[in-house]
Amino acid sequence: MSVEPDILKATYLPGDVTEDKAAAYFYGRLFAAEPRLRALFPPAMDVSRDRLFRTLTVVVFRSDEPAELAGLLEPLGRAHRKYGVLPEHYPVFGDALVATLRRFAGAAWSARAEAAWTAAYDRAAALMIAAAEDDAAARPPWWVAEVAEHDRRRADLAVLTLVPDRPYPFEAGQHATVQTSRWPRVWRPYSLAGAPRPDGTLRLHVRSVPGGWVSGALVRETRPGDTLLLGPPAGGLTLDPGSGRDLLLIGGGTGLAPLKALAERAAAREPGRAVRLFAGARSADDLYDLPDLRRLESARPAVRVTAVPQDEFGPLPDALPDLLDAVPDPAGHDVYVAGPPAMVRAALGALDRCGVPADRVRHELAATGETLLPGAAGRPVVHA
Ligand SMILES: NC(=O)C1=CN([C@@H]2O[C@H](COP(=O)(O)OP(=O)(O)OC[C@H]3O[C@@H](n4cnc5c(N)ncnc54)[C@H](O)[C@@H]3O)[C@@H](O)[C@H]2O)C=CC1
Repeated sequence: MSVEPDILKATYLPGDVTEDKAAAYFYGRLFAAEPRLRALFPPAMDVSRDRLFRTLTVVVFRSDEPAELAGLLEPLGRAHRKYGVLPEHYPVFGDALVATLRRFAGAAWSARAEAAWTAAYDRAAALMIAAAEDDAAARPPWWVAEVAEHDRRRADLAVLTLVPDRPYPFEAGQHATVQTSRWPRVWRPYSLAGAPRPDGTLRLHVRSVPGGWVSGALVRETRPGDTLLLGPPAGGLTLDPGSGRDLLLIGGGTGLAPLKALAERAAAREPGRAVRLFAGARSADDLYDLPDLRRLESARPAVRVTAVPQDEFGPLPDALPDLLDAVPDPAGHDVYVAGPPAMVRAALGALDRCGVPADRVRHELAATGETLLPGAAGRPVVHA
């Protein structure tokens, strides 16, 4: 049986069935069929439940675009390695998934629908398994990293310096998923703050968010000598290798982390490329990394940093039109935006109004390919 996109769409969850309801049924089936799979998931299932069917929706509605589907599922397969997911687990997931769809489709279900879903799932699983196997030949599922320094810069914010147990190759602008021993099997993505260093150390900027498990543990309960687990580097907030355009970097709060990496990388590798960094914060006192940014600025003449505290300039997106007035040809730059989702959305609107074409702007509002994973929170609901 081939994959039949129309049948998949027609028999996907009906409008009155929430993703959460379907997910609750799915996990009930899954753990009843194979109780040992529960050990792959974190103690609280909220995030996984929330994400599973949202990602599946994308898979269904992209089922007639194989290249796009592979682009989504291959990273997902690679990322599953750190959860301990093995090829033999896939059929059990598939059975529970098809049973869930059958349960909610009601009269719309048929033998043909069953066959179409089975074919679609098998194709997706094959892509994920093959990607995971290729990845296993190249790198470990996770790295162990020792906390060398824990710099509590504000009551709710720390900069951690990590020493991984083996080389951790990454590109400036990427992020790593992080697990602390305090919350087994809960992974959260954090940007690698700063370009790769010759000594191999890594830095994370972490703000503890209210009720955030991992961020709270990283800020308040982590000490030098502790170890963390790091998943492989991921994410595409990286420099475009073919572009020599100047850079405009717009960061709010700890969204500075990936932008600092890009600024350092461009300044070191392409000193002719001008870098303009706008660093937004709630207040002047909250500009937790300003001394370091000033050091970078004085060492690298192409880099200019503008601090944009909200108590002086208002919210960063509101200040952007005036800030851009002082930038020659903003539309001719490669633009990167990172920060709280509301800030990023508002900044994208402001950039558009200032005539910066959308295809010149990169940001990480779209979820990464991690959203099907047990315990993973896809961006932007991250760092919690
Ligand atoms: N820690 C990391 O490695 C990374 C974090 N992020 C994201 O960056 C965010 C940073 O959070 P915080 O440091 O707590 O930032 P924050 O709450 O301190 O906000 C900093 C800036 O965002 C602006 N802002 C805040 N809320 C806004 C709104 N509703 N509308 C318009 N502008 C707004 C402020 O004017 C300020 O300039 C988090 O959402 C995190 O997920 C993104 C990439 C990497």
